[in-house]
Amino acid sequence: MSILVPPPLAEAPAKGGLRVRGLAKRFGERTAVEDLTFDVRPGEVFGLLGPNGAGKTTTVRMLTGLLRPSSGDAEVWGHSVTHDGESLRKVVGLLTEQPGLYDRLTARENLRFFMKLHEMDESVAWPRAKHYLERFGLGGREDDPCGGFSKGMRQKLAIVRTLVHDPRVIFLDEPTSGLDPESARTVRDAVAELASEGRTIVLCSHNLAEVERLCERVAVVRRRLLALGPVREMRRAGQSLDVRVDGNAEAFVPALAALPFRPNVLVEGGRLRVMLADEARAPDVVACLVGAGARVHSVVPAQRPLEEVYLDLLREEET
Ligand SMILES: Nc1ncnc2c1ncn2[C@@H]1O[C@H](COP(=O)(O)OP(=O)(O)OP(=O)(O)O)[C@@H](O)[C@H]1O
Repeated sequence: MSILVPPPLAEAPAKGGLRVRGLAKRFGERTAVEDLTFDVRPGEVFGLLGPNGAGKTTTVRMLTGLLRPSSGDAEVWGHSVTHDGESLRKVVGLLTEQPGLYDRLTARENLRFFMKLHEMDESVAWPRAKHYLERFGLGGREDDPCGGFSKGMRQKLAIVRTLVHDPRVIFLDEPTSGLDPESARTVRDAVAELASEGRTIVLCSHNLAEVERLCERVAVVRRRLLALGPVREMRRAGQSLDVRVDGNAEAFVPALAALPFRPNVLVEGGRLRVMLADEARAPDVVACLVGAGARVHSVVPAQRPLEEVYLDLLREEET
């Protein structure tokens, strides 16, 4: 599958967004991340995908100034991760997998503590916090201790904390983990809204349906970059046809499987799903079905789910 698109080095953003060049991290003998190069625009929601241990957290830690790269560099909203640690922290927001809140403190105290730590002007930061508390359904719970919050409430408070300093680039690690469907929707809407305000969002998630909904482009990493490109193009690679026929769809599988180009055929919900390496074969599929006596109601080219593309990519890399 040739979906590895070389990053557009010449068109790298001058200031906003991300500009990552040859980023690498070694822990002793172990190389966690190797030669990462990509750009992300302001206003873009970008997915950083990869299996467990692929190096996503390490990458995010480097891009937020928490970990020094072994080699390479990156500019985050114009701030170098190797030289501008102090100013970098002011423009990035990071939601880690663990909310890391103080249970004995109230929501307000947790947020205030964070504001102090980052030397924020509370008269500016608190109204912003209040806005996001309301936005995420935590209005009125400011003075409750976090120890009594549900998992979802803690996650939402952690998201509020990520946003109080008005970051330009926001890194979100599994932001909807543990949230009920309604809360997950609120968070997804907020992510889209934050991007529409011109911020850059980097989303790390194993929830590929969510990535598909939110991200324009994704990078798939396993230590190094395996693929980089628009989700839409990735899903188009290796098309399939969704065919609806009268009667028992299963009965037509042998005829299709005997075609000279031997397509893989599945029956899903009474429909035929015919995988094609080449979309120019679609008329042959229809002719074969008609020849086998099928009454064909509809033939729709279907995009593959991102999950399928992603799993193929990892399998391909293993072989
Ligand atoms: N501080 C560290 N010291 C030594 N090795 C580390 C350290 N941090 C990460 N690693 C190693 O680097 C590799 C990448 O880990 P990382 O946490 O970045 O993966 P990940 O893609 O975020 O995984 P997951 O999806 O499970 O969160 C792993 O092999 C891990 O053991």
